Amino acid sequence: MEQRKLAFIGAGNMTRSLISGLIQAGYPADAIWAANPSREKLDSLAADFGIHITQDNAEAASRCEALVLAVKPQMMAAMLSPLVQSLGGFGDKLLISIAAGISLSRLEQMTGGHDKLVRTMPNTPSLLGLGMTGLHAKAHIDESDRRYCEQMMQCVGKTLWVSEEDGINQVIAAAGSAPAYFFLFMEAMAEHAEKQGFSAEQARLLIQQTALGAAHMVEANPQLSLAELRAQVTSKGGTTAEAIRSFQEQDLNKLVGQAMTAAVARARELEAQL
Ligand SMILES: NC(=O)C1=CN([C@@H]2O[C@H](COP(=O)(O)OP(=O)(O)OC[C@H]3O[C@@H](n4cnc5c(N)ncnc54)[C@H](O)[C@@H]3O)[C@@H](O)[C@H]2O)C=CC1
Ligand SMILES: O=C(O)[C@@H]1CCC=N1
Repeated sequence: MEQRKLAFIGAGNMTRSLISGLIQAGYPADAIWAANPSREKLDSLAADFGIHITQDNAEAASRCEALVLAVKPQMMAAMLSPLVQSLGGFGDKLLISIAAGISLSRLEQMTGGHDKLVRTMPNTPSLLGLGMTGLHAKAHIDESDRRYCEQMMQCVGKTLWVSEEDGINQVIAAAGSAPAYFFLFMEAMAEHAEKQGFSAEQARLLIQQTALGAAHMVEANPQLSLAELRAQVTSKGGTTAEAIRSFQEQDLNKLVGQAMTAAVARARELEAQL
């Protein structure tokens, strides 16, 4: 892929995930910068990946052609305002936001009218090259900028463009926030398995290997629906049927739907507030 000089502004969890995936995919460390106010996270990024680091956002930004805006949504305005001032505008730089809850029009305001912007929504499995990223850009963003963002995110997993900006909020519910849903489910299973006498280590092994196997089964069998895969495990009159009946009695689908709706509502609420 094209290897533009790429700066991450904000060096937290998501930046680490993305940089790790990029380096594993062969993106040159020398082309990557990370900026953060505190030193500790930067030092560990430099030690682990050999990238350039700085505590000065303007230094990283001025050296790079593409910037990933990777601070918490609530910090975005406070981060961008001094950066716009010190650079005197972003010129021809491509700005890639990974933030939940900040619309392109708000970003345009926060960047003093810069409109070379792409909104993305990755997730933390990017750390392992197993990420899922949604992307959205307005019509004026040209093909080479779209391709660059897509290829960058494909270095760390799979991608999906959404045509409407609100689609990013739906991606948050289905992918950005979703690793946490699976972790929560695994936590609940582990807790119960431990209560039944397994050690924490044994419970984790049972659950992690099963989750991994289930995800691989889905990937390896595109011809089968999720319901068909479930049916293959569910013998008539057997044990799985009883577990599934118990979940369905509690209306698991409704619970999941409510949780995903709550994630979208929060994203929209942030978009209205920030
Ligand atoms: N954690 C996740 O699973 C995902 C997070 N995101 C988005 O990624 C963004 C970052 O999230 P995380 O990495 O989880 O947060 P984080 O809190 O781990 O990292 C944010 C970093 O920004 C730094 N920072 C704060 N103010 C700054 C400033 N003025 N200039 C430069 N750096 C500054 C903080 O010191 C911190 O290291 C958020 O906008 C979030 O919505 C998107 C997808 C998934
Ligand atoms: O919880 C959040 O707001 C961020 C966005 C998606 C995952 N983490």
